[in-house]
Amino acid sequence: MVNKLEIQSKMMQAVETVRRTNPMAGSITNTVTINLVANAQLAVGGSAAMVYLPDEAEFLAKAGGAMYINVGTLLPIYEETLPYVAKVLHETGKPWVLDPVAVGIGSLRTKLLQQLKAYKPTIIRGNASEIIALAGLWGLDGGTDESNVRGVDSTDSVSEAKAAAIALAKWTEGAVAVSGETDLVTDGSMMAFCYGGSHFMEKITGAGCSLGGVAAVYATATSPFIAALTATAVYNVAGKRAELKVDGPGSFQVQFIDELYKATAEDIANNSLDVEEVSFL
Ligand SMILES: Nc1ncnc2c1ncn2[C@@H]1O[C@H](COP(=O)(O)OP(=O)(O)OP(=O)(O)O)[C@@H](O)[C@H]1O
Ligand SMILES: Cc1ncsc1CCO
Ligand SMILES: [Mg+2]
Repeated sequence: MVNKLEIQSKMMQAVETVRRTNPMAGSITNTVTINLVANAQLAVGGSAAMVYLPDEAEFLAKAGGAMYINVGTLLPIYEETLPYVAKVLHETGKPWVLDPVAVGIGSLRTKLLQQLKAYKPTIIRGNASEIIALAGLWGLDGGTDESNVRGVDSTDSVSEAKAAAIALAKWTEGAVAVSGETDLVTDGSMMAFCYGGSHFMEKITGAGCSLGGVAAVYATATSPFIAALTATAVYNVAGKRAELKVDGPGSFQVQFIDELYKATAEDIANNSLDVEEVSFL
């Protein structure tokens, strides 16, 4: 049985714990949106640190409460860093978030994402095309080998990624968040649909990347499902509010950070949300 009130109460607790404790979630993330990721993490009450090197990543994995790994702009050193730190995270039971940006392009990206399967990311956050393609790469239900990934933007709808999201969540025993106009978050047994946001979020780069970074901040304080849901909800609240105050994507990004900062635990938990049980056919 889904208990929405209990879910909302856990979301509020997560928001408040993060604001009170300023937890650190280190990141290995792409060079395009690295600044937005850090600023979004700070705006919700977390602490950010970005690294590239294996020993520094290991340090952050151990020192922080969670970690964010985004494969957007791969560098040669990542061939060493990513599997190394993912193993540390897995073995120490630290939550970590994977954003499989542009999965399917290039041989290093494919090899690394294949290796990461064994280290079971606590939260997988991607757009619909990336979630479908990652399930395909990992040989799970709902995935496809004929990937529609053509770059970093989605060409599939969120509802088309439902089966892939459930299969990935069951594999990791964590949560999967699929972003789009309506967001979907699942832990394999519950499925949440989260509404709000703004069309401007498709016109700035890094709304998804920074959402992953914020999910890592919340993962320091709560379960993978609640962390993914809380991050998704604060993005929907802040996006909706920022859109009302601006008339273009540049000012939207600035206003969006302000609205992330201003959203209260109640605002976030009361954002439009439907939760249902995953039905087993
Ligand atoms: N059309 C839309 N309407 C409302 N919200 C949206 C829309 N498109 C995306 N969003 C919101 O933007 C955020 C990021 O989702 P998106 O699917 O754009 O990620 P992404 O494609 O991985 O982005 P990036 O790779 O640029 O970081 C989510 O919070 C999502 O709810
Ligand atoms: C535009 C872009 N290119 C590689 S990563 C990235 C950020 C959005 O995913
Ligand atoms: Mg993305």
